[in-house]
Amino acid sequence: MNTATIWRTTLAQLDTTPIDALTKTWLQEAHLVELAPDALHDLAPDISEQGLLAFALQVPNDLAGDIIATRWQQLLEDVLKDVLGQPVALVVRASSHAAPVPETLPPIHEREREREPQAPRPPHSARQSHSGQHNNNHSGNGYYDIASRSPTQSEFSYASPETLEDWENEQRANMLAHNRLNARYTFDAFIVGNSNRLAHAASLAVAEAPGESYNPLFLYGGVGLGKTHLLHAIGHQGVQTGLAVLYVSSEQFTNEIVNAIRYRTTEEFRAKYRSVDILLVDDIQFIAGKESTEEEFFHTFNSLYEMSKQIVICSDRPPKAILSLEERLRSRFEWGLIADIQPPDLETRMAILRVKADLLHYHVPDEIIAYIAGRVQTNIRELEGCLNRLMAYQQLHRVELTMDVARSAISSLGTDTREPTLNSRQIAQAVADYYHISLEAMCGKQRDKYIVTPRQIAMYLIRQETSTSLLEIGQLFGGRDHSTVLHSCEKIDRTINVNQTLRREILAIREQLLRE
Ligand SMILES: Nc1ncnc2c1ncn2[C@@H]1O[C@H](COP(=O)(O)OP(=O)(O)OP(=O)(O)O)[C@@H](O)[C@H]1O
Repeated sequence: MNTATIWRTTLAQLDTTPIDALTKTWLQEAHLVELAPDALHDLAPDISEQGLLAFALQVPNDLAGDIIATRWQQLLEDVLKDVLGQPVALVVRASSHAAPVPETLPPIHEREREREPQAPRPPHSARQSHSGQHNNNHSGNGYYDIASRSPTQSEFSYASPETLEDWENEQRANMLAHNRLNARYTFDAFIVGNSNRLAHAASLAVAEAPGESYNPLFLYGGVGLGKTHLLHAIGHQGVQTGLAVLYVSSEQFTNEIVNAIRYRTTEEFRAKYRSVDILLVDDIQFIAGKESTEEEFFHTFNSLYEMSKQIVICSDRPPKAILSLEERLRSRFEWGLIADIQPPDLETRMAILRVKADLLHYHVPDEIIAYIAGRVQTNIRELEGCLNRLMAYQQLHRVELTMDVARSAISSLGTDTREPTLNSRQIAQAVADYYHISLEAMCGKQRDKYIVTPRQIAMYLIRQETSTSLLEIGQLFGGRDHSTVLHSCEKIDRTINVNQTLRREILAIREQLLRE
């Protein structure tokens, strides 16, 4: 292995360790150079070189040198030791202090044989072509550059901070810049419907007053329903107001803590997570049962909470249903607000498709939008996928976008969407079953409240989930006229915004229908 490969492997290992972004940039720009044993002694007389492979790490500037040497040297030596399988001594040097270096030496394992009291000399021409003046590979400081030439200070293109304070400011700026937020997931691009109204309103409230309204905010819902989208939207708003925002999946959090424990960098890990203003954690259900991760998350949570920093958590299920989660975490997740996201109704699905098509500058007729929305009922990611496939199909076949084209595009591309299975009668039956009344009574003339409310709910759901006309719905329910049906639908629509029990009952019926 040559030093460039060693360093690349080391960087890959460091990928999930909690090193601040600026230091990572410095490390990416750094060059690893192998040292002759006597050179190590000259540079670091206090290091005993016996049995150690010695390296110098050339970093871009003095500040990088100071910070890497004081905070990360041990970690780098540990990782290098893992990579090479033997102990390593490392000297960190600013490249401005490093003498120019020769160009190639055989890889380490081959060189073990060759290593004589004097280090091997690179070809004369190579030495000259590099510096034009240094013709001795064993330069004053004893550096060998095995794989690549060393960059000069002027080749580092970014502006380096000059003081520790600058560095800290840059760290914060970098956290803002590297917070892993997807630019597309904003509040503006989020379509609100009954299924996600509460989650959206809570997210907006949190984004407007982080740490003040609901802390933590816990969002849960099925696959592809917009949890991550809302998390990022909160993050974007935080960034716009100059807050330090960090988005992390629980998998990344777990990897980071595992590495922090392994490389003894838990202090840095904690410092990173405890310096944010808004922490956004996706898919928290995956930390359940992972003891050290739960432990560390518990402490992170407590310290952010005590400092009134905002925590937003997403999961595919409510805290109570995350079975192996520690009780103390579960109870903390329940301190703030828990908001669910349900599968969107037909109207919301159509609105989402319309917005996505407009964003793509893709003109799709309403009937095709309705067709796709009728086929994909539970997952917005799939809904978007269908639109993309339709566009690709149409462009590939160079045909006009008609209903027939849409049908063949969606079926020929083998989507896992299903035929629209929900029909009015099925929905009416599901509502009657839920309220334990007979379908005949619900569709008849009876005016008792325990029949009237389910009847109105059934009308509302049929209107939401199918394209049945008001007239047809009226006929199904004992020949009522279209204004009665419209009035019933509007009444339910208004009530679910203020009556959580009714809202949950309707969501439960929808869920049941979509499962069938
Ligand atoms: N209400 C909405 N308006 C517009 N786009 C939406 C909405 N809900 C979801 N989406 C889009 O659907 C896709 C999937 O959403 P997202 O990744 O947020 O889902 P999720 O609930 O986090 O899913 P998972 O559980 O798989 O992580 C994204 O492209 C997102 O922009």
